[in-house]
Amino acid sequence: MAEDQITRITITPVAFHDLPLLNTVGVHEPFALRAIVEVETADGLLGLGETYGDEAHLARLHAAGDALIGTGVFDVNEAAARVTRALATDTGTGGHGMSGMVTGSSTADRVLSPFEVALLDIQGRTVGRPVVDLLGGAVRDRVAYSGYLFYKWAGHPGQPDDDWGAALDPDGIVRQAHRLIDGYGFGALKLKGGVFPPAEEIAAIRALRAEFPGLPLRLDPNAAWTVPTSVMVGEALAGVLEYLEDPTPGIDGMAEVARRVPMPLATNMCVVAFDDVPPAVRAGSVAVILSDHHFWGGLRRSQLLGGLCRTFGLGLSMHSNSHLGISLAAMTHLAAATPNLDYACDTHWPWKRADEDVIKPGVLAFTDGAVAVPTGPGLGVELDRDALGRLHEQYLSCGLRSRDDTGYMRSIDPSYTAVSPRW
Ligand SMILES: O=C([O-])[C@@H](O)[C@@H](O)[C@H](O)[C@@H](O)C(=O)[O-]
Ligand SMILES: [Mg+2]
Repeated sequence: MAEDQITRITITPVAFHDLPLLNTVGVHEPFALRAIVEVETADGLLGLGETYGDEAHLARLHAAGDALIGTGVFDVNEAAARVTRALATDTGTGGHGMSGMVTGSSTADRVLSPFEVALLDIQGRTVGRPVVDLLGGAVRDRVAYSGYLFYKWAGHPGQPDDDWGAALDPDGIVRQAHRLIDGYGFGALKLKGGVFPPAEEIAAIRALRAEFPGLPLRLDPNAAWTVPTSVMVGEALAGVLEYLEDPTPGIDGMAEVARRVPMPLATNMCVVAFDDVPPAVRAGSVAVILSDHHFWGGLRRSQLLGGLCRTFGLGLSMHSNSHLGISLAAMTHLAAATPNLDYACDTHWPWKRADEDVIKPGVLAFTDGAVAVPTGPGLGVELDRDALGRLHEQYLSCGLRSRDDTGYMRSIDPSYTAVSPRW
């Protein structure tokens, strides 16, 4: 067996504490799930990847992982072909890990992603260069992230309040923004909307504008509004938002809103796979696509998306879900190597506990809202095996096996229904 062939793949589901963050399909459960992928080679190198931890996704990761044994770590095309073959009879339903938000993404790309990241990690370790160099080199040495604001309850029902407290009105959101900016130095803010009637969310954005003049602001209701409601909100926030993200469902609905509101529309919902790009471009649905290497097939395929955005004159931003440090490292390398990344990237990072991660501390840190690109070989982060073990034990004991924001909300309010559009 050649030295750079894959000899072993280990997939470890983990759970880390999450807060009761509200969105249009419900509320985050007490734990977020992730899967940590370790790829080992014949010559003893180890590469890391991180992805969703839902049960159906885990089963697909195992099927793909079995098929990847024997692949050379520089042969990502072969790895992609094997993953596609391993999933050929998969119906693709369930297990996307985003709780009803992103359903049309490619199953093969979602499954390939953590393996591709792990292969790039090993490639970098082999040649002694950071992943950003394999992606074409750094066009920036620090990657700016935005402060991701969420309406939230004071604590999970039946548990003591958390130290963030409630954020259920404009004052609460402004308080939360201060804490995020004081702690991380973020220079842009995004509010997760679709939780309260639009007038309340307009008021929250206006309160943020009054408190932080000049700071770029975004609002993302995850397609909670009809076309007329989206147009009303767009007009009300003219000159206030940097972009409005996924106000309404679908390529056609977004196109209609885009024609009638003054600000750019962005999406991580109606363009989530390469097949979505041509119809969205033809319809003029969006001005900005939020890439996400977790469902676009890894770092190189995300760069391909960046190229398409440049070709079609679209802006490029970056989407996130609840994640740990391997993902943050991968996002940072990708963003650093993407010249036309026009906006601060999303991250859920502040919402996890500082002491819960699977990587050794010290490499990833926020200064002035940005993360310095790791300079060590590969992703530049090291697995903390004890921490991985602890978060795996937590996965085993927490009882959650799939993300279900709606189910959790219903367990608290049985009358709750997730409908899109809601207003
Ligand atoms: O974490 C959340 O509740 C978000 O709503 C997430 O699930 C979305 O995928 C995401 O952040 C978005 O921008 O749509
Ligand atoms: Mg979004």
